Amino acid sequence: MNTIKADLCIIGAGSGGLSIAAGAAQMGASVVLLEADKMGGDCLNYGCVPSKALLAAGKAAHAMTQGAKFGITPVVPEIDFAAAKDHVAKVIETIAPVDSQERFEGFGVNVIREYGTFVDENTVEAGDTRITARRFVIATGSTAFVPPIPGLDQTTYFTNENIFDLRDKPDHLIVIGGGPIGLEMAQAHRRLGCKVTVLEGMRALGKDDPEIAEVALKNIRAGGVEIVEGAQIESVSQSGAEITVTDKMDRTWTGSHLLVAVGRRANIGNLNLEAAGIETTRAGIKVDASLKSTNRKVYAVGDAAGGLQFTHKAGYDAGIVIRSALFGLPAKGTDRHIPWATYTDPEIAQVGLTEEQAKKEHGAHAVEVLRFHFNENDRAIAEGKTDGLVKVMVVKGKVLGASIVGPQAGELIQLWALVIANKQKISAVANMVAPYPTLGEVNKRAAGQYYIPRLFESDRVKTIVGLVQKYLP
Ligand SMILES: Cc1cc2nc3c(=O)[nH]c(=O)nc-3n(C[C@H](O)[C@H](O)[C@H](O)COP(=O)(O)OP(=O)(O)OC[C@H]3O[C@@H](n4cnc5c(N)ncnc54)[C@H](O)[C@@H]3O)c2cc1C
Ligand SMILES: NC(=O)c1ccc[n+]([C@@H]2O[C@H](COP(=O)([O-])OP(=O)(O)OC[C@H]3O[C@@H](n4cnc5c(N)ncnc54)[C@H](O)[C@@H]3O)[C@@H](O)[C@H]2O)c1
Repeated sequence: MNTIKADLCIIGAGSGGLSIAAGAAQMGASVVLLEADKMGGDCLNYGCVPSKALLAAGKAAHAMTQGAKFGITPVVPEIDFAAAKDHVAKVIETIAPVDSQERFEGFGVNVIREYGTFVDENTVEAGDTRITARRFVIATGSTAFVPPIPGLDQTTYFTNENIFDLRDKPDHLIVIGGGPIGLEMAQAHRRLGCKVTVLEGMRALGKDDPEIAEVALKNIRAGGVEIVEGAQIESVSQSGAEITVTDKMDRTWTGSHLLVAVGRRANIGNLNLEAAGIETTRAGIKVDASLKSTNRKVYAVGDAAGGLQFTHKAGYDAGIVIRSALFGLPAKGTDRHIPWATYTDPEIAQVGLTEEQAKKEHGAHAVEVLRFHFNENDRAIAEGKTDGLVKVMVVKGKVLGASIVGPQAGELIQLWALVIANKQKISAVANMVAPYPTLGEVNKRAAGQYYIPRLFESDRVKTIVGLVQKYLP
């Protein structure tokens, strides 16, 4: 057995682990990085990157059907499903060098391609190597949750880990779960020529503001995806090439392929956490605001820490750990300014509190909800993409949250992420000048709604203006 001593040992080379490893090694710490599977983790290999690449292929196919309103004859695209998957593989291949073992070794990181397990409070074992370190980071991510639905174990099904490898176009893809994975995959497959049915036990896009989600769902349905809400799936069976799914009301759906997308579970089961005195919650490793576990030398980040499950959240966590573990400085994180986006067409994006959360926290009367619709935005009209709206939740001029559905919502939310991260007021956005004609004007116009009743519907303002005009030379 080899033994290594390091300043920092990171378990998992995904979004969180890689960010910490790159930062720590380049700032002079000795770093060991353990990875049991592919460098880059879920995001690069089975998550964000392939899903966005497949959505892009679907978008290209869809664009060919949308020319009529521009005077261009629409065509039914001929789709080579396997070639679309080649595109997905190519995108991964192009990005992979950034996350590669070679690049990290170039930073001076000792990369070990083995599964890490705790032996005691200060030691992790990986293959035939024992690592003792000043600090450890659990960055082991999450895996698709496969629920114990009767019959599922005797049925061929896909998760995000193998759906991107499928090269034969499904005739009819059934998706269990109407969250971001389910709906991104549903729209991409529909646009690539598959029949698609999404079966959601509760409300589709249930983590998003219902008014916002509804706009996206209407458009996804209009594109031919069948979305059934309130369909809690209770059994699955397969007969030859036919897969039948049954819900609690005994309704059945039959398709050719099945994707299970009902949420994710933190990868913490085989880390031997008890040996290191690390406690867990239902969601993942139990951490405080500085991401320290119950073993104060061990941090947990990203999906393994059980909070928001996004790549940029794992990256944000990395910054907290670097500050705390490398510089010994106090560092605390918060989710309040972490945005997220779902890359359906139209996109959905959120930062801070939703309308419901804001009203619950601050009282319904205290919260002003500013709205602006894309059908009043000149650029959106020119592009023929007018479905969508911005909602901004404000209390006494303070921006608490923003929700957007519409074209490029993931880009547009960034202004509100900046405002909330820097605790700026709505006036900061109202004062900004946006170039005309841009989609970004929706944000400024939403901010402007704050001043409409105060300026245009106020008797006091009218009186003042009247007086000034009377005496103004
Ligand atoms: C289909 C899909 C689409 C997504 N799209 C987006 C998106 O568009 N935007 C976004 O922000 N997020 C998206 N996500 C979420 C995002 O992928 C995750 O939040 C992110 O990857 C979490 O990063 P992480 O570092 O916590 O874990 P990961 O990136 O999963 O990395 C964990 C790594 O640890 C390794 N590992 C696990 N256990 C051990 C062990 N004991 N020893 C050694 N190695 C181990 C794993 O092999 C893995 O490589 C998507 C997820 C999915 C599934
Ligand atoms: N664009 C992005 O940033 C992006 C994209 C994909 C995934 N992700 C991340 O991955 C996480 C997981 O995504 P997800 O969509 O798998 O999970 P999710 O928890 O968001 O959605 C799963 C859905 O499945 C439903 N469900 C559960 N059991 C069911 C059953 N038996 N029958 C029918 N429906 C059932 C739930 O009600 C829920 O709506 C997301 O929360 C997000 O953090 C992010």
